[in-house]
Amino acid sequence: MPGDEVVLTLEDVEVHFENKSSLLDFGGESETVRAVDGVSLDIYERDVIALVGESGCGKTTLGKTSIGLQRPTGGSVKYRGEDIWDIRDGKVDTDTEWADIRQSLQIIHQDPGASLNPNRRLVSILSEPLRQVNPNLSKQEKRERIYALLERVGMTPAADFAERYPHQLSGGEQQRVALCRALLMNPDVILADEAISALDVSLRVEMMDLMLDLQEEFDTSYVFISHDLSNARYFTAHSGGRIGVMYLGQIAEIGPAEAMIQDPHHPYTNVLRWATPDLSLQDAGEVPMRKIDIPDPIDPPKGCNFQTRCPEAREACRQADPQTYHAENQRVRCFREDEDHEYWESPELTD
Ligand SMILES: Nc1ncnc2c1ncn2[C@@H]1O[C@H](COP(=O)(O)OP(=O)(O)OP(=O)(O)O)[C@@H](O)[C@H]1O
Repeated sequence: MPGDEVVLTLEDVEVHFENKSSLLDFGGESETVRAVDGVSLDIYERDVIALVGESGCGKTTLGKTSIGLQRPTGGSVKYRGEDIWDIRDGKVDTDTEWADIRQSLQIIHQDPGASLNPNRRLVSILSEPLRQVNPNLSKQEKRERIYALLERVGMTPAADFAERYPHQLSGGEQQRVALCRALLMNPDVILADEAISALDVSLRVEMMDLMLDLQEEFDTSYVFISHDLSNARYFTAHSGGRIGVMYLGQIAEIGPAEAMIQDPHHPYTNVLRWATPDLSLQDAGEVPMRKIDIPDPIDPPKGCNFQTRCPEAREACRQADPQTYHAENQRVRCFREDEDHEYWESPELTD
């Protein structure tokens, strides 16, 4: 269960990428990709946030921005109340060092093979974080801790695994090593970016269970990125976490797993639910959207960014961007949460 202390505070975060147009474009104008577009979010100690949404909706960019790997072009990201980028840029007088924040905010990727040094044995790969966090540990103490952790994640006999190179491991074992390496940093938050997507389906639940078991021992939070709502549901339901549904750079709806699955408020959450057969929830029928094509993040729709596809859209949705409303369990970016809104009097969009 999440604690009371907020570790990361995102306030109205924007990440807009300027892409230079091609050389053939003599105007030389640049295009702005609105990868993240006004996200506010608190991440608590021992929290779990699963970010879900279609490819390109901004999950990875938001995740990386949360842990200080991507500079926001607007808004702020704070670590325990202090602006990460002010500290990185040396703009503030504080005892908090960027190196310490960096250590507290870790990442594991979809492809652990690519992030583990192929020329080093596991004992050497895992000694590195220990050396950084506890420089006074003897070689023997480091080895003992590494063996204990390898055993803890089911890689036994640990003494044997410790001497292997990454290519001598299966994908699941590599991902467990990547998790161990992140945990040995004693992180406050681990960004797991599609960290289970490349594993066999049969190993995904095992890996999620392991991550959650170790969460308690290591007192860490997870930002878990997945394109699969049923994995996001499993991971958050077992940890008291929240699912955040992203659409074109914004969080359309966020809330506890079961509320999001059983009682989605945002029409786009309903679309994701419909598109996830594993939930065994969808009524047979048409996709609950007016159009299938995703708008271009270079030129997102005016007003609510989902209005071009939303089955509930009305004229009012073209006129203004909805604020985030507090529903009973969720936070929802949709006018339909406000029973007095002019939305209810405005004509339906049918095109
Ligand atoms: N460095 C970059 N420069 C320019 N555009 C970028 C950059 N990184 C991401 N984008 C664009 O920003 C948008 C969001 O990308 P992002 O990778 O965050 O989405 P995602 O939801 O994680 O997608 P996927 O599930 O495919 O990984 C996309 O349109 C992407 O093309």
